[in-house]
Amino acid sequence: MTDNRDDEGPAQYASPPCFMHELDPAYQVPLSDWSDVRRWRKAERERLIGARLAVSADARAAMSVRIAESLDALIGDIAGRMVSLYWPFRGEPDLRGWMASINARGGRTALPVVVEKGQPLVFRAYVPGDRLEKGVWNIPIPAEGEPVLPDIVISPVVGIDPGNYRLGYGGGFYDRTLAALPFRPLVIGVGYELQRIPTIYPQPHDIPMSEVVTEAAGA
Ligand SMILES: Nc1nc2c(c(=O)[nH]1)N(C=O)[C@@H](CNc1ccc(C(=O)N[C@@H](CCC(=O)O)C(=O)O)cc1)CN2
Ligand SMILES: Nc1ncnc2c1ncn2[C@@H]1O[C@H](COP(=O)(O)OP(=O)(O)OP(=O)(O)O)[C@@H](O)[C@H]1O
Repeated sequence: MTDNRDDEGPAQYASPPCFMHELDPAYQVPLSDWSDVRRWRKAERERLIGARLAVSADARAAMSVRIAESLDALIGDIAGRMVSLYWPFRGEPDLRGWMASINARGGRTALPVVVEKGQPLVFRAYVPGDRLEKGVWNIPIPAEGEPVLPDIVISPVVGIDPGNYRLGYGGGFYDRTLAALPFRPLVIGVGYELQRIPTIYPQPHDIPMSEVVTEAAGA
């Protein structure tokens, strides 16, 4: 360009620099490219799983009890409901005691099974004490439970944002599963307050959860 006088006076930019982070420290530059988002999600997963595992097992157990109480307050009468839970790993809230109490109150429970990477999960009926076997990534799965469709899905989060968007382990399983179910169940994300983040940079495939429950009061 002929009128571009780089050698005269202060440089001119096409747009001013953004100082939003000085007004709001939580503000992050939007990531628009999926490969940037994927890289960011990978690093954020590692950070959040590390932060969760840094909390003592006793503190996590106490938070799990609070989460179970809030789930009961949110759901109400559980009799006749089919609830999918999960076998906890990497410091996820341990809701196995609550799973037993659902069955004691006339509800039914199931666990997710990875049939194949890149495919939706299936849910198999499971009652505490039923036989388990090792599934993909060595996650325990029911050895012989019948396939079921849950009307309540309890989904453990790695990260959670204010739009109820969930960051998981990166397999895309819950999003694929919810997209494939014949009806939309009540989806409740569970995690700890430390897993709240300003955004997960939601993408078209990300499906927000109906509710989020943590150890904080007032679910
Ligand atoms: N307790 C529990 N069980 C669950 C889930 C969960 O979030 N929690 N799932 C919820 O979906 C499914 C399993 N999802 C998983 C997805 C990825 C990895 C995993 O280890 N992935 C690799 C890298 C993945 C990739 O990028 O391809 C890794 O981290 O090394 C593990 C479990 C079903 N069972
Ligand atoms: N409904 C879908 N159909 C096809 N691909 C999908 C669908 N949902 C997610 N994916 C793909 O799955 C991959 C992982 O997605 P994402 O980063 O959202 O995983 P995640 O929610 O953290 O993992 P998970 O649910 O297993 O805990 C992405 O490549 C995404 O495109």
